[in-house]
Amino acid sequence: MNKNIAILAGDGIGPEVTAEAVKVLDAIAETFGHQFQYTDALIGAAAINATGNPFPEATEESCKSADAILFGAIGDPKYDNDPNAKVRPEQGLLKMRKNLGLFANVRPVSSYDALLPISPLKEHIIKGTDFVVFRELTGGIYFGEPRGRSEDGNTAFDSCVYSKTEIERISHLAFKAAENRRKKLTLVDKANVLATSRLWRETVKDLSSQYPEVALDFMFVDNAAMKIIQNPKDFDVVLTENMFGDIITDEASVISGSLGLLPSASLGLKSSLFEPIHGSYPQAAGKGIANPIGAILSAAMLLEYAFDLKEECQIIKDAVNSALNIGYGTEDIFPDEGKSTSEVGDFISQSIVNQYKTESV
Ligand SMILES: NC(=O)c1ccc[n+]([C@@H]2O[C@H](COP(=O)([O-])OP(=O)(O)OC[C@H]3O[C@@H](n4cnc5c(N)ncnc54)[C@H](O)[C@@H]3O)[C@@H](O)[C@H]2O)c1
Ligand SMILES: CC(C)[C@H](C(=O)O)[C@@H](O)C(=O)O
Ligand SMILES: [Mg+2]
Repeated sequence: MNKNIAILAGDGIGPEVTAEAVKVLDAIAETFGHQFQYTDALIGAAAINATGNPFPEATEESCKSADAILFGAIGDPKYDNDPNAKVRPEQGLLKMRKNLGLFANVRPVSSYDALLPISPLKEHIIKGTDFVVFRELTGGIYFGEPRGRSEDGNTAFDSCVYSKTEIERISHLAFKAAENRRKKLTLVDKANVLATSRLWRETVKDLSSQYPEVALDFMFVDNAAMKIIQNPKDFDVVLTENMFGDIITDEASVISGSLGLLPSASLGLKSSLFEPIHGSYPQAAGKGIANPIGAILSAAMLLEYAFDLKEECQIIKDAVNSALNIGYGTEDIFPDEGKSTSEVGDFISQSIVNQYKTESV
């Protein structure tokens, strides 16, 4: 298979973790005889520094002409600490999602047996957790108009807006995923307060008749935030709007063991992008301590979702599991014997190549 992948490494630890994901893609290419060509493009603070624009046109073109996009992270304390900055790295991320039509962000959450002891949650509660969050990514309060400040500056406002069409297109994906899993879909909303949430409930309920095998239930987001860590095995597919999905998945990463472990796929009709759910973790930038597994598993999702390479995807997941099972990982998950970001990437990619060599002897 011959494919072009746009690499948007971004800021902070973005370039470090993305480099390890590319190593793993190269190991897969070598093992299976695929050709992956990479095109680097700027985004976030790195793009502002070089061009003044957090999502330059050249980057958008690279994304549109690629077969898939691998994204690291954006964000810089310079902007986090300056609330009045007119141009911000996050604008690049949001513009990219909007302009590429990436409306569905798929965030799988699972526990790892090797990491059960490091979680602050009890082993018997989290062991066997396996659910997936479908987070709407191009609507809601992140994009709604009007937004801004009153003339005197003393009032600020954001708008949460959703249309039926926006709700329907991600809901279909979530229902289909549930059909292929344990056939349970939980819509997480705040329908006791928000008009948008009531539209979500009404729309999802109407659609459910098209998916008779899927059991649909509804949960308010405050309750869900509690239930997800109290009884995570109760969840199969979670469907939710943009901001709730952002928040509950960072929370859910505690079940896996670190925010650095969680991957995601951002899907649209024409493009698909793969990104760890964490940010640029600026405190760790350049130190070689960032966990690259979220980025590596995002590359695995890229192979499955963008190129339909299911076996290759599984091989990466197995290699990650094997590394964790022998205690090989960064200091966020193995504090006493943490390996560096690149050691973990080397180990996982080498184990893929070596396994093939052994099998072909
Ligand atoms: N998709 C993105 O690009 C994205 C996502 C979230 C935050 N951000 C941006 O990142 C910057 C920092 O934000 P933040 O500190 O709230 O979130 P963050 O995700 O960068 O880090 C939060 C905490 O999670 C842990 N963590 C995150 N990634 C890790 C990794 N790979 N390995 C080990 N531990 C990891 C660390 O304990 C860290 O302190 C901000 O500018 C924010 O806007 C970007
Ligand atoms: C940086 C921020 C805009 C972004 C979001 O809220 O979507 C991030 O938290 C994420 O999860 O990708
Ligand atoms: Mg987030």
